[in-house]
Amino acid sequence: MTATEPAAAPIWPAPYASSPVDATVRVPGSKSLTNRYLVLAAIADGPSLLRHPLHSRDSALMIAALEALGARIEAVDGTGAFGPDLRVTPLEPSAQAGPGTVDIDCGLAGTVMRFVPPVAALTGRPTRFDGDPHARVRPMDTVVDALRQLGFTVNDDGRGALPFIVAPGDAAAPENSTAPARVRIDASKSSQFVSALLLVGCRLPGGLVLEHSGESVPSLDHINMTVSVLREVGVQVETTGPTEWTVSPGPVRAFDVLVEQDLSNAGPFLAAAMATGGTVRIPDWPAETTQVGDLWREILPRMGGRVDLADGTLTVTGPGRIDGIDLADSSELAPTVAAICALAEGESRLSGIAHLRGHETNRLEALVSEIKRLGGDAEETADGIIIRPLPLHGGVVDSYADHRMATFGAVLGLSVPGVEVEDIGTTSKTMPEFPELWQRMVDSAGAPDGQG
Ligand SMILES: O=C(O)C1=C[C@@H](OP(=O)(O)O)[C@@H](O)[C@H](O)C1
Ligand SMILES: C=C(OP(=O)(O)O)C(=O)O
Repeated sequence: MTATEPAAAPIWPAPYASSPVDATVRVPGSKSLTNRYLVLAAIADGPSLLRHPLHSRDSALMIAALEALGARIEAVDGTGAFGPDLRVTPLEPSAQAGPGTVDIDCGLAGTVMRFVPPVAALTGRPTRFDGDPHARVRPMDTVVDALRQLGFTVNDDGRGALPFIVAPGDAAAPENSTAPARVRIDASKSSQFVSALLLVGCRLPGGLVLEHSGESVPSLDHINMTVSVLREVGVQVETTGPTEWTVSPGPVRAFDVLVEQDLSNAGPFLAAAMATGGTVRIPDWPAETTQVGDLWREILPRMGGRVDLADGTLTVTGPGRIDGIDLADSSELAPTVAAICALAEGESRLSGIAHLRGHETNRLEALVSEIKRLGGDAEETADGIIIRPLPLHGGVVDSYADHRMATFGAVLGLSVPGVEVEDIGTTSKTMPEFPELWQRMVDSAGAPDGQG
């Protein structure tokens, strides 16, 4: 399989909902779970199977990267609605790795650019990493620093950013060492720095003690997801301090797993219920999950929505009038929350998300600009944004190559006539089916069975 470039898309007229939406929507598999399972399968002790994985640009880039390092990943028939299952044969140990430098395209995928360099380091083959223009400005210095602390060589241009080459170093493989490697990092710009090292920790000869020092780590839910997934595949990992994790050396057990749907990507559809005063049902909502998107069940009632989880289906019904919210650390949900806030009748404050400046784009700046472009009132703060009520009008929302800015525009377009989105194709990063699913949801308003 090869990673695909996102298709250039013309300006997309966001569908306007002339009546409240009433739809049942299923969304594709979780990006965060799919790409963690792919990495772990690639370093496991035998072939693994991912059922209902995500098929999108980010997962295609992850597959291509792991294949370049020697894993074999095949599509096999499955029962998922969004593409085949994946069988992963792990990559070869370093002794059998081929010659030459491996080239890896990270696209704009944080999980690829942060999770794969430590895997490449383990293979012992020089590996060159690069990505999209927007990827070259995303924070990577902590990955570079950590690999150097582990004794690997990283050749970069001194900015601690893409592009760079990871290569074996003098002290890279103390084969007989039983002491854990100790690494101290500053993960205040992304939780992915922590996850990246925890994912490979058990394959280091003596395991790993990882300590974060610096301001608080963002997106803690994603670190908890990493810990939970590691335990699922037999890796012993403990939280040994407020910001310290210890991973014992040992194998990653080959596994067979059903990937949950992406609850963050369910967000724009739930937001559609809020924006139109309609109803959206998401079947197969997990009873227990480590996905941050489960927070929709807390966030939406605080904004006036009615949320009900019964028989595995999450149902959200929007209010006539949306309340503003004061919300700390909404992580990757923030752009969708911001869209709902821009339609609210009260002021909202989103805080604890300074690190969104290093996401696919500077999301704080982008959200403020795009809300203002549509006539709204928003202001950037040191660690978030304030959004004040003001009627919106139509206009072209810039997506900044950011899938969540594109879906932000789509949510506003449901209740604001004349909204268009530049490059809706950027949603292929995590949900290539977005435009089709969205149109179907809007068209199903008033349909007898509400099947979006
Ligand atoms: O590990 C992961 O799968 C992710 C971690 C988070 O990154 P940050 O900690 O950089 O926010 C999140 O925003 C991103 O979408 C996915
Ligand atoms: C921040 C995000 O992605 P990435 O995995 O590229 O960091 C996101 O999907 O909101």
